[in-house]
Amino acid sequence: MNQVDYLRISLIDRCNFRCQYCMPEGAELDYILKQQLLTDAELLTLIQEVFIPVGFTRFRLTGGEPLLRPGVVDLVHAIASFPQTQDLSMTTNAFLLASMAQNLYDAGLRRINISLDSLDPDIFDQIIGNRGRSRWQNVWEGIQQAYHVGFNPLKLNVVIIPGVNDHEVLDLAALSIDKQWHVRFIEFMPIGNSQLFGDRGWVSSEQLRQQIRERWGLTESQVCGSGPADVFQIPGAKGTLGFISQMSECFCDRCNRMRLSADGWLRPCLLNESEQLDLKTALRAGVSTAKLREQVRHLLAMKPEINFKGRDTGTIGVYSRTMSQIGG
Ligand SMILES: Nc1nc2c(ncn2[C@@H]2O[C@H](COP(=O)(O)OP(=O)(O)OP(=O)(O)O)[C@@H](O)[C@H]2O)c(=O)[nH]1
Ligand SMILES: C[S@@+](CC[C@H](N)C(=O)[O-])C[C@H]1O[C@@H](n2cnc3c(N)ncnc32)[C@H](O)[C@@H]1O
Ligand code: SF4
Ligand code: SF4
Repeated sequence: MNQVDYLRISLIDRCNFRCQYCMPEGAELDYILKQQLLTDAELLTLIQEVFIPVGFTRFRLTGGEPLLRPGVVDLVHAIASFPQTQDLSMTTNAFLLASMAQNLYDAGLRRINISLDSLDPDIFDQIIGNRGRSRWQNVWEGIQQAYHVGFNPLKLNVVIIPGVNDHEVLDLAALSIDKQWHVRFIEFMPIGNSQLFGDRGWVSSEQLRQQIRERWGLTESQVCGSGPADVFQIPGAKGTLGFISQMSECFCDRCNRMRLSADGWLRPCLLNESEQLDLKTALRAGVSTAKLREQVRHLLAMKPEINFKGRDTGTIGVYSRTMSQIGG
């Protein structure tokens, strides 16, 4: 059985972007009320007294947009300071990163994954739901600053949407050649905007690899990480290319993670909504952390049964929460 030691923590469900595939403009989302968010103290208590004792050592801060969380630098510092923390990372859209990168690094964050779906500012703005002013330049500066500060590995996440950014696959892959940037292609999943998914469909990692192979060749490779990416490299490139193939391949048998939502629900599987645990309500009701540890241990024991099993049908379900709400 896989060791489950990787917790993806959603710090906030809100976002300053409206990516078409995640939380499209106009989508009715029930945001978590401020009083329902786990406070910093509650989150740190859960990490220290529940998650670390049951074996979690790798933590990723995500959202929504984690840089919108007030006090995020202090939270990073606190989590990085736990002696048991072996890996602390963040997934961000980088819009606010340029001015925060150094502080985050100084607080103990060492690696960061940044979403970048296009190198064309107009297409980028179309994907992220431009509200009047272009955002691409801020994101690009955030990436450059993160690189300059020393985040390593620095990964760039791309979701390819047919007819929108699929003509940029080679340009995006080429970012890995001259710099130690690790570009990852994520297969579009029907969570967040099933209409767009229905209209556009998705491109398989193997199709992308074939394009890249024909242009430069492709060899297997490796990069430090806790996630499900299959890693390759353009021969001679400084960085790597990762493929996260949740639609075309099954990586559930090597699943090593659970997710904690910003309002304190522990979710054992991204694609199966059963057996979630409301840790915040329990904590606020005075349930002891010893009892919560017991409950989480029980969930860990059950996780192989909970892990998603619907791949063979080629479909996944309909979900009540989007990636931004779950901690994608
Ligand atoms: N189906 C599924 N997709 C996942 C899972 N974990 C990550 N993904 C997909 O991979 C995307 C990128 O994940 P990241 O936030 O960059 O984290 P990661 O790939 O775990 O990061 P590393 O530790 O750097 O390997 C997510 O947004 C999801 O689309 C998972 O457990 N199940
Ligand atoms: C939900 S976002 C949260 C962190 C941050 N806001 C960001 O965009 O990096 C995390 C990742 O989820 C991915 N994602 C969101 N919706 C998706 C979908 N429907 N299919 C595949 N990936 C998705 C995004 O591309 C992003 O890399
Ligand atoms: S993918 Fe990230 S940046 Fe885009 S809307 Fe979702 S949470 Fe926001
Ligand atoms: S779908 Fe569920 S079981 Fe599969 S990798 Fe993601 S979280 Fe793990």
